[in-house]
Amino acid sequence: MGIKLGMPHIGVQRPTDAGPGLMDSFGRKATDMRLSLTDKCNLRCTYCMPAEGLDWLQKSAVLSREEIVRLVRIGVDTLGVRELRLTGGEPLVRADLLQIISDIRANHADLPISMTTNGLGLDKKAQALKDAGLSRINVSMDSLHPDTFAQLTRRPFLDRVLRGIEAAAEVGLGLVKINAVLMRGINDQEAPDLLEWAVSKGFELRFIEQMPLDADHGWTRDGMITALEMRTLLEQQFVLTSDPRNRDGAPAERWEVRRIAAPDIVVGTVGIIASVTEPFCADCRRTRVTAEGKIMSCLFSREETDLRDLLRSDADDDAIAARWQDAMWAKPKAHGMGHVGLGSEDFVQPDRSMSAIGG
Ligand SMILES: Nc1nc2c(ncn2[C@@H]2O[C@H](COP(=O)(O)OP(=O)(O)OP(=O)(O)O)[C@@H](O)[C@H]2O)c(=O)[nH]1
Ligand SMILES: C[S@@+](CC[C@H](N)C(=O)[O-])C[C@H]1O[C@@H](n2cnc3c(N)ncnc32)[C@H](O)[C@@H]1O
Ligand code: SF4
Ligand code: SF4
Repeated sequence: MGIKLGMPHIGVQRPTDAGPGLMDSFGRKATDMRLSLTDKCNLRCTYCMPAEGLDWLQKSAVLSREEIVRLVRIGVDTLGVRELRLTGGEPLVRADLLQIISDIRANHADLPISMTTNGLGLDKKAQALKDAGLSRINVSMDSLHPDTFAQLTRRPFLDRVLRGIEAAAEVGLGLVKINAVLMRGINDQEAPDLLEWAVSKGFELRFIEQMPLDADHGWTRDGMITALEMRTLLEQQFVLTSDPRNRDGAPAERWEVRRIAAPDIVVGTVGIIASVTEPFCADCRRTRVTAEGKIMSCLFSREETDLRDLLRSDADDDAIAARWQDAMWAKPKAHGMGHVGLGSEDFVQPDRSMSAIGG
C-alpha cells in the first residue's frame, strides 16, 4: 500500500471503530482538503524552489481531471470534507483548471472552493474562474518593490501579479487575501508599507513565517522572521488588537488594525501565520493530496500514501476512502513528528519542497 519512508507513527493501524471521516489517532478530524494540481511553477521563490527549477513530474504521473473530480467527490460525499483549496506548484499553469473547477462545482453546489496562486495570468482568467465556480482566492506577493520582488521570486513580474490581484477583486472573487513570507534583510522592513497598501485596497494581508520547506535547505531557525518580530515591525505604524472572531482551525491568527494616528478606527485585519514559533497543529484540520495523488497527512510528513494506483485500477470508492482514512489515522502529532519543533534536533526536513507537496 502506501510508500513508507520512515519516521514516527508508521504502522499505526486505524481501529475498526475509528468512525467515519478522516480522523487521526489524536482525535483531530480533517475537513479541509488541499489539493495540488501541478508541481510546476513559473516563479522560483527562494524559500520554495531552487533557481534551476525541479524535475517536473511527467504528465501521465499527474492526476487527470477525472481522477481529481472523483477524489473530491469521495472526500466530500464519504469522508466529511467541507472545504477545498486548489494549490500547487502554480495552479494557474494547469491548462484544464477551469474545467476542473466547473466539474467539481457541478457535483458540489455549496462547497467552498478556494485557490492559492502567485497571480501570474490571473488578470486574464479571474472572470472565467469566478464563472467556473471558484469561491475565493489567495495571492502570494511578498513585496511592492519590483527589485525586491524579483530578488525573492527570481522573476521580474511584479506588475503582472498586481494586475492579477486587481482583477480578482474586480470580478468579486470573495475577500482577496494576500500572502507574504517575510525574509530577513530582504522584505522584512517593508512589512508596514505592505499592510498600509493592503488595508487601503481592502485586502486581507497575512504575513507568513518561513518554514523549512525550501528545496535548497537554506532555512535556519535564527534566520527566519518570527511572529513576534512581525508584530513589532507593524507596531511602528499600527496598533494591533486581537480579532475577536473564532479562529476556527485557521493557520492565521488575525489582528484588527488601527493606524497610530487614528486609534479609534479599525482600518482592516492582518493575519500572522506562525507555523514555527506559535504552531497550530493541535487544531489541524488539513488533509493533502499531491499532484500525483499521494496523501500527505501533514505538511511535514515523511510518509506518503498512494491513491493513484487505486484510482487507476478497478478499485471502488469505498476502497479508496478506506486507504485515505488509514493514511490520515497515522497523521503525526505535529510538524511531522511526535511534538512541535521545526528545526529541533530530531526534526527532519521533508525531501520535497513546498511546491512539490502543495502549499
Ligand atoms: N504548518 C502549516 N502551515 C500551513 C498549512 N497550510 C498552510 N500553511 C501556511 O499557511 C500559508 C497560507 O496558506 P493558504 O494556502 O493561503 O491558505 P489558508 O491560510 O489555510 O486559507 P484561508 O485563510 O482559509 O484562505 C501557507 O503559505 C503556509 O505557509 C499547514 O497545514 N501547516
Ligand atoms: C507553495 S505555494 C503554491 C501556490 C502558489 N504557487 C503560490 O505561491 O501562492 C503556496 C504558499 O506557500 C508559501 N510558501 C512556499 N514556501 C514556503 C516556506 N518555505 N515557508 C512558508 N511558506 C511558504 C507561499 O508563499 C504561498 O503563499
Ligand atoms: S511559492 Fe508558489 S510561486 Fe513561489 S516558487 Fe513556490 S510554488 Fe512557485
Ligand atoms: S505542520 Fe502538520 S500537523 Fe501542524 S498544522 Fe501543518 S499539517 Fe497540521
